Amino acid sequence: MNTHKKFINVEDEPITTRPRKVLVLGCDTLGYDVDEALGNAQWHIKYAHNQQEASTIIGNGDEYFTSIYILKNTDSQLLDDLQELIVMHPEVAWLAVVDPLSIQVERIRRFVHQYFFAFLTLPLDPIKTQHLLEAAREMTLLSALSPSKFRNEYRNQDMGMVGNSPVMQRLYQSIYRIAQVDAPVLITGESGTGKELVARAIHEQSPRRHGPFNAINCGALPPGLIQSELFGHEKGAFTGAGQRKFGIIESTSGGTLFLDEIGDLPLDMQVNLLRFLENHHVFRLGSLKETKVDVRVLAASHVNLEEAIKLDKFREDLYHRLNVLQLTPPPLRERSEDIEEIANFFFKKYRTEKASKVKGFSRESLLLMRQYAWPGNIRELINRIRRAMVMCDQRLIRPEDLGLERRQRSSRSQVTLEQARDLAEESAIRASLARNKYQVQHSACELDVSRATLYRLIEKHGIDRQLEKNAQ
Ligand SMILES: Nc1ncnc2c1ncn2[C@@H]1O[C@H](COP(=O)(O)OP(=O)(O)OP(=O)(O)O)[C@@H](O)[C@H]1O
Repeated sequence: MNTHKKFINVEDEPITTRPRKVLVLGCDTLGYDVDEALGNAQWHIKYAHNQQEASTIIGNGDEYFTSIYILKNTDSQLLDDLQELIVMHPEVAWLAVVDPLSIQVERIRRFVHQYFFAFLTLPLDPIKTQHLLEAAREMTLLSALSPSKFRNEYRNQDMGMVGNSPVMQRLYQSIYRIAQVDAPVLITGESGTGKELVARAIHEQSPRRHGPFNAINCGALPPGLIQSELFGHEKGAFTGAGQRKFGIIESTSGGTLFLDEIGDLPLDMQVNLLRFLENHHVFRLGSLKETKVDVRVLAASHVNLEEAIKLDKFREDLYHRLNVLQLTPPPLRERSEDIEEIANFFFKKYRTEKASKVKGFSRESLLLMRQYAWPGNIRELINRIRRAMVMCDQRLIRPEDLGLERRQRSSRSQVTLEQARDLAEESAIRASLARNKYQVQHSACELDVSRATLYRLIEKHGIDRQLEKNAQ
């Protein structure tokens, strides 16, 4: 989702001349009331038939910053869906249109109070409707004046993640918004991209942060024990069940449960999990009564669950239930601008493990790290750095310490001009040093730079004169 699109460029046009657009969502049959109420006013009305359609229209950046929701049905699933839509689009001001009876219902009253800018009752009073719409529009225009404040809310430190590239900024923003609602989330993406970290960040940013966060790898559970691990058992439920045991779902009460590798959950357990997601009750094995548990479920999979559905390995109904909201941390190769920051972060983290004379990465290492495809993503990066810190016997970590051969440079068809200059510079210095028996003064003369500059460049490229001289 590109949030930048949604901010109005206020320098282009004065606020008052912005088009008046309103998005109407909810009960179709009452749409005509809105039409009538806004009949002669200069509002461009668009209708969305469901939450998804509304989200697409808003996401398109078409400036539907003012929306009306016609609240007729008290179905709780509908309110949950609407809550998500509202939370995911804080740039939109929502007006509720309610019939006088519904507004007497406690749940509806609380909901309207919490999530709407204002409410109107049916039948609509045209003057009041236009007045409130205008006020809502002005509020959204005011918040559009300070987009940077809005964007700065999402910081990597808050998320416990490293990386500030635009894709990560968008991920942080989605995490923050998703954290505010209680629906299940499906976290997909390649292995080692940080799916578990994303789950933790959702928990930490959510109102559940003071409750427990429990993670379980569905693929690592012995099949015979899964039922009891997830749902618990009563004393004597099976041979060896010496006493009552709470399952992980119950132990996570008030918090967030992260089900990693959900695709590995056996089909019979998928049925039980679906039941839990629908009614929030658990049945301990051997128990006759259900227990209500308040847990938010986040699930992750690195296998394609849609493919697993086709192969009858994953239930489609469970997939749709889990996939209310989806997040996909990007693979490392799609955010190579973050690599230096991540590498330095982990270098500092592991340097404290033992005193080391290694001071950092050579320029060439950093260059090759940016060019490498990282099939194992951040996990692979961490492992290579840890290995390099053990193997390195120089001040700076070289490509060979990381196991990144120089030939990878040629496997990439694209090299930036800056990278090409860097490589040419390094190669000229190495050649000159070799010609001059590693005498810096002579090489500096030959290359027409000062000795101080050459020392700086030697350091920058991680050239170890002593080692290279001995190798000659
Ligand atoms: N943005 C990030 N910043 C810092 N560390 C990260 C980031 N993303 C991932 N990591 C680290 O990378 C390692 C792998 O992350 P994680 O286990 O969350 O990946 P995953 O996608 O769940 O992998 P898998 O699919 O194999 O379970 C962890 O050590 C994690 O701390």
